[in-house]
Amino acid sequence: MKSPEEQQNRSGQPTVSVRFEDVSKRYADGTMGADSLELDCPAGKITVFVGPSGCGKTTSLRMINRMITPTSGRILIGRADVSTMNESALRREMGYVIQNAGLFPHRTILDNIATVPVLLGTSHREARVQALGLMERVGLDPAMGKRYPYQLSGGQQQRVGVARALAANPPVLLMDEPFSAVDPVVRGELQSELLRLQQEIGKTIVFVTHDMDEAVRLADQIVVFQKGGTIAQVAAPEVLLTAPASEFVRNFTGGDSGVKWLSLMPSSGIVLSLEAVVDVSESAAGSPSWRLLTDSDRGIVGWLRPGSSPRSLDVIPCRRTFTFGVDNMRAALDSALLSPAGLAAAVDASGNLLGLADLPSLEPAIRGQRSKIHV
Ligand SMILES: Nc1ncnc2c1ncn2[C@@H]1O[C@H](COP(=O)(O)OP(=O)(O)OP(=O)(O)O)[C@@H](O)[C@H]1O
Repeated sequence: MKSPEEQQNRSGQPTVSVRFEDVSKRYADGTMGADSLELDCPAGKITVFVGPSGCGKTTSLRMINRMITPTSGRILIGRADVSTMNESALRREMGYVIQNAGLFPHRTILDNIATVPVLLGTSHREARVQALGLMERVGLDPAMGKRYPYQLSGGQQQRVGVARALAANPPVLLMDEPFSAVDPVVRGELQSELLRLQQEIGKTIVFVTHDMDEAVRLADQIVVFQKGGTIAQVAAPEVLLTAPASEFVRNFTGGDSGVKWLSLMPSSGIVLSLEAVVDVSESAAGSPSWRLLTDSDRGIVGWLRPGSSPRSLDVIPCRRTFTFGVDNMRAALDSALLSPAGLAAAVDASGNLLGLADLPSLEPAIRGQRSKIHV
């Protein structure tokens, strides 16, 4: 039997926990970046660090991959003490994603993704083949592999950043505000994509953000930091919102905001309909209302304008979908509000359409969950 520090994810790969044992970091000027941290980031789960600026989130994250050396205490990856690992073991164990992706500007996308495997001894050819597969996995067209970073949008660059961090198939993924530099719509898409990907890869993810909504949406466990590099509370999102350990946590997490609760409600209770869906191969005439046009595999083409026939391909892009049962009610509501039809588009893990839901039909699903909140 495996110890709690070393488990297997759904793909049968080993996953490891990240443990802080009485870890402190005192900078040269005496500032405490982290103070006596005791923390367990469970294997195969997403742990999100939140807290006001300067409270030690980045310091704590960077001590995991030794970009910052603790003054005292130790950090364990599974059973291995990080301070004793050599360079290649660190690279193999941990992927790192940062804001603005931090890609090498003079390398193609494929070579950016292939960087770590090549450093670890994989041939260029083999690493590029793997990189193509990873591009697909993070939702990028492999044809972009020959481009350079400046030829990609901010959101696409972030996806490359994630692919690069996953390239050596590390059990641990460290993400420091990875989605902060993109607009809110793209940010929502990247969050959905990460949740979808995590269902497949089941990595141990440690994620830093300033955004409480992002934390609630992504986290299995949230760590709230406070001034001086100490931890105010560690809890699952719903516990944090229902039972904040202090006034500071209540104010910081916004547990008294009704809208936040939407992020805790699963989307699986929504009743879907295919009524306003039309296939490109249909020779139907125009309809007075918006419809969602799909290809024959239920891939989304876009919102078909009222009055246009399916074959005209007179569409505007479907800006936001939600992954049914994976994304929360807030993502479903976003999807409906951002659609010209006022309809939320539910997709499966492959991004194919499952069905649509209008705003009134979201309400019963929200009502059904409301009673669970008032514990
Ligand atoms: N090299 C350094 N020398 C001295 N103090 C530092 C150094 N790096 C960080 N600090 C201080 O340590 C504290 C924690 O910084 P850290 O960057 O970890 O906070 P953070 O929570 O990630 O902040 P933000 O949300 O603004 O990114 C801050 O007071 C910061 O000013």
